[in-house]
Amino acid sequence: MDCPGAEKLFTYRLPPGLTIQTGDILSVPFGPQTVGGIAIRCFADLPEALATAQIREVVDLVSPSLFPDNYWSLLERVAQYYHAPLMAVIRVALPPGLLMRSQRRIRLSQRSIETQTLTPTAQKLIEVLQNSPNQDYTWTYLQRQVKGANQGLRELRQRGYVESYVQPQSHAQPKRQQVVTLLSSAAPDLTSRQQEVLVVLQQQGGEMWLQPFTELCHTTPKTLKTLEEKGCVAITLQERLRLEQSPFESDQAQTLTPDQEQALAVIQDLQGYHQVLLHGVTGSGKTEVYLQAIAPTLKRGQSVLVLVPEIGLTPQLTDRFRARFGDRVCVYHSALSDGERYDTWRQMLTETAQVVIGTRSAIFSPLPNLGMVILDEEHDTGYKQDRPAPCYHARTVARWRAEAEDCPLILGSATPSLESWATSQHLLPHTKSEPSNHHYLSLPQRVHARPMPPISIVDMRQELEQGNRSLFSRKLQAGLQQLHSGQQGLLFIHRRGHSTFVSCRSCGYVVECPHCSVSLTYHHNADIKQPLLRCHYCNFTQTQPAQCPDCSSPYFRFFGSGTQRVIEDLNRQFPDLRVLRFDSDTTRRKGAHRQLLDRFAAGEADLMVGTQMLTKGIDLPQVRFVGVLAADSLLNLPDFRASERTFQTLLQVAGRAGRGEHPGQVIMQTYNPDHPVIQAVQRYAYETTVDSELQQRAALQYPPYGQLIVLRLSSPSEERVEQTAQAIATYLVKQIEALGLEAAVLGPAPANILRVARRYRWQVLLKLPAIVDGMPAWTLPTSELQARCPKDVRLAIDVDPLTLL
Ligand SMILES: Nc1ncnc2c1ncn2[C@@H]1O[C@H](COP(=O)(O)OP(=O)(O)OP(=O)(O)O)[C@@H](O)[C@H]1O
Ligand SMILES: [Zn+2]
Ligand SMILES: [Zn+2]
Repeated sequence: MDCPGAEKLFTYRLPPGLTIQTGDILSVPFGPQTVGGIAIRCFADLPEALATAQIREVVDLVSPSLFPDNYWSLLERVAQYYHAPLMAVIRVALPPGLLMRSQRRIRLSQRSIETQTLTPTAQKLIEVLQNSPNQDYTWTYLQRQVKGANQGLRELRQRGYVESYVQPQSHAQPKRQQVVTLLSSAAPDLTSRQQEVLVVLQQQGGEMWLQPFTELCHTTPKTLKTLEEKGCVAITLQERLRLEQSPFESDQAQTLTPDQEQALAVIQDLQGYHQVLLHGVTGSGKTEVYLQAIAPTLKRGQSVLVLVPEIGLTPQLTDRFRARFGDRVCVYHSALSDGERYDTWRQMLTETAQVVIGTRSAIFSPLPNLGMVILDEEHDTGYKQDRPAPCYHARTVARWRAEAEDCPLILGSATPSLESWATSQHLLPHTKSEPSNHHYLSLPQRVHARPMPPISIVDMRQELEQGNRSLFSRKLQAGLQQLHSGQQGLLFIHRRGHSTFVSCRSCGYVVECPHCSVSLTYHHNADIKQPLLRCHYCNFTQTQPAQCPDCSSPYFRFFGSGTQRVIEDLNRQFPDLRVLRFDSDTTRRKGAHRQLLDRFAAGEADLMVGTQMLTKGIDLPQVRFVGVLAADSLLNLPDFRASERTFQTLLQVAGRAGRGEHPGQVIMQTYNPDHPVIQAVQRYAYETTVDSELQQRAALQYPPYGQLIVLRLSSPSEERVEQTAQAIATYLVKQIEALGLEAAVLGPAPANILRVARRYRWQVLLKLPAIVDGMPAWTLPTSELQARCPKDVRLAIDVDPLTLL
């Protein structure tokens, strides 16, 4: 239903003689209006809850489905698996206002028309259409010209004389924007600032949109005006398509390394659905493999979907695709304006073979002829939507989509998720049965056999013991002192989460839950005197010990130091170091990521300090140094995936160093130098780490050996949310017993952040046996669960949750 605010599905009756199919575009009555709608499901019998008298009739079929064949079953599958309303899935998949922005048009479909037998209205319609230059008019125009056009149209369509279709509205006013073009870089009496601006413009290929250009060189339109008066530049208006564009230089396929060559050969041999894990260390040239796998697919006339975790963080990647495939590349993500999303979406509906690069919701791109799906950095948690419903994982949906389209799915990563690793090694029940569909390809070396940067581990307990109270170890300080623009560095700080854990400053001991093997989180509020430590999986609680249970030291450290504080300390200790801050505070504006990365790439700073964002897609040869402030803050997240996460993040951030000709260096500070994960990172020991982690998962039936579902409850009433959580847990336990399922209910427990936006939050965790053949071991009785929630308690279901915070 193309009507703002319509949250549900509505049922309509078909008038006699009209047949439709799922996905068809209809016009239907809605309140006093007639609006556009999409046929979602067709029933032969009326659903029980509805009375015949209430049901209104479809006005007309506007156009046959715009969507690829399997499209609607994919959306239905997402809704079903993730226990989400279908309407919520549609909202994620389709751009807002899809139908409102389209125009219905009518055209003649036959030349020989016997007008004598037609009613006068129908005759009038034919006459108007015949007089139009293309025998084609908008429906709105026809309605204005002919009274009772509706009746006449129905008659003409039954005879097959006309057809109805939809077309995107041509934008009455195409978007025009100012462009700066370089005319001459020499003119008398230019200030050095003005000369600088001209040099930048030249570097950018001599032409740029005015607004990004002023941002890029920190200048004002006024300065450019002056330059125009001096005859150095011209400022003109040009039409700007609302497809996101950036200037690109073209490039050619590189000569592949033998490993790349081998991987590409396997991919190119695949026929139909296959899942491939492309495991290539950082800097091994995975992107080049994607590019060369895509080229022949496009040549065959098929489109390719490339998913990336966050588009803002990977402008370099998008540039490389554009450089190779030019304007056959579309970029689609939720940060586009509604207009841009709509334009891109319409572009994707066309039969042209194209490459769509997008974030997780782009998995729903309506490409009619899909030949390959690629997920870059497949381990990234950005692929999972936490809220609102549907809480889907793009990798899971990508698998369904590739299966339905019968095309290969390529998962690429330097640090594959346990799920993908186990699948590619045929370790899981559902992959044992069909090993030939799952492939493992490895790029174990960097291009040009460049070495992986050596990783040094610094024991921060010793630093303290030896009197260094600064955030930076002596080794890290020495590294920072060597930085300059030809040898830049990155300093990684874990994003300050809401959760804090407690660790002993003398021995590194961290308090864990005896039942769940996750660290306990620190809770302190004014009402309770003694701070509490709590497991937010199972609600085990204990008081904060006064002394370390391991070494009796009274010094504890509460983790979580933000970028701000680090930068202040850096400025104090290294006044000459030029520092850029790259975190969620400094990158909020659209395009800010690219701008900061461009400035860094141009050598405007020696060191870039940032959070998780630093781990992704930075491919700069002059970055030779990487520092990690506290490797532990990740390690002790209260989550059973903490080890996996830490391992992945640390290897990714380390992988930014030494990608050019000169070797790199990585320094990681920790209070747990002996922790197996830290040790494994230092040795780049992916396989052994993953194998031992998998053993632990198997023992506790955590994913990928079991399935988790978390039921999140929230309410303004603390009491009611707790009672409801309790009631739901009890109900689930009874059901599980009655059905004889091998499942477990954990909790209920309060969420780690108990109160958010005035709502108290509790959760119940459900542990089920692993998925077999794509089906969960148990389909949750959602309506029974909803029925147990009072009015002011909200229930959200998260299937395969990635965070349990
Ligand atoms: N065959 C090749 N010959 C020369 N250079 C190459 C080749 N393949 C890739 N490169 C270059 O090597 C660099 C690293 O490649 P790329 O960014 O694709 O690595 P990656 O595996 O995606 O790394 P990461 O996972 O760290 O992002 C790039 O600058 C790329 O242009
Ligand atoms: Zn201790
Ligand atoms: Zn616990």
